[in-house]
Amino acid sequence: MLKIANYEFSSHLLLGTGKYADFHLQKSAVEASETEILTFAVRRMNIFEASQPNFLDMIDVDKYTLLPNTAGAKTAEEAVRIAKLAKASGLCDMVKVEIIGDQKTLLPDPFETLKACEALLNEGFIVLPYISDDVVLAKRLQELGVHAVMPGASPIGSGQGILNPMNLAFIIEQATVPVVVDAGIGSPTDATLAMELGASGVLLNTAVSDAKDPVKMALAMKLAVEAGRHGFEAGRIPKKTYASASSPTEGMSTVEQG
Ligand SMILES: CC(=O)[C@@H](O)[C@H](O)COP(=O)(O)O
Repeated sequence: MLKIANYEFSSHLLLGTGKYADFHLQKSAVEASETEILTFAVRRMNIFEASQPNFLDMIDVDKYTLLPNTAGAKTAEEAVRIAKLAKASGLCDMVKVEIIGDQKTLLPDPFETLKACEALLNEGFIVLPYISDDVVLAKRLQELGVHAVMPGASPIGSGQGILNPMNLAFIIEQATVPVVVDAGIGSPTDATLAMELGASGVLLNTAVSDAKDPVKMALAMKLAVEAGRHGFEAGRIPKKTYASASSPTEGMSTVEQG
């Protein structure tokens, strides 16, 4: 169970809604993933343009929690404005704060993110900030009262997977709110590793939307996230330097030769 503020989800996989070749393919991929949370860029979706094509028209929106994100914002002020717009349209009181600080790497701006989170919390939003894998920032945001933290595995759309598992492990270790690994996931292995590290969820987009077969990849990601979660809950064995036999020979009778 993934619990964020007063929301509860059976699936630990969150999907982005950008970059799909067409809406029909996207619908099938979303269904195969069995996700319950879809995030979308308020500025990129035509939610306020009834005449424009909109993916949300294709799906049964009641089956999903729609998580607006502030992609496109470069300042706290812009992010707050976008979040308020989304809330006013009656979509969701939860918001993924995404404020990009560098256009080449698409890495988030920690200062503007902190500022926006403070303002949005004061406005009563459920706040999920997208951040770099920065342990101290994750702590500061937690202290501020955010409802989840979303550290990146690697730059958005890079598919490089988890570049610094140690930082993610540190964030998870000291977390008092859910940690959702967001961005840079390239393969099911990456998603499994994030969950095995103890993440509460994984958010991804490109790995599915740009896969050769997005529907099959969506299914693979669902299974990968589930496998990682089970592995985490089961508790992996510690790594040892030396071998220890899987079939101990102690007490075994020896078979004489000849
Ligand atoms: C859709 C969304 O919110 C993205 O900003 C997110 O970070 C996904 O990143 P990937 O495309 O690398 O999975």
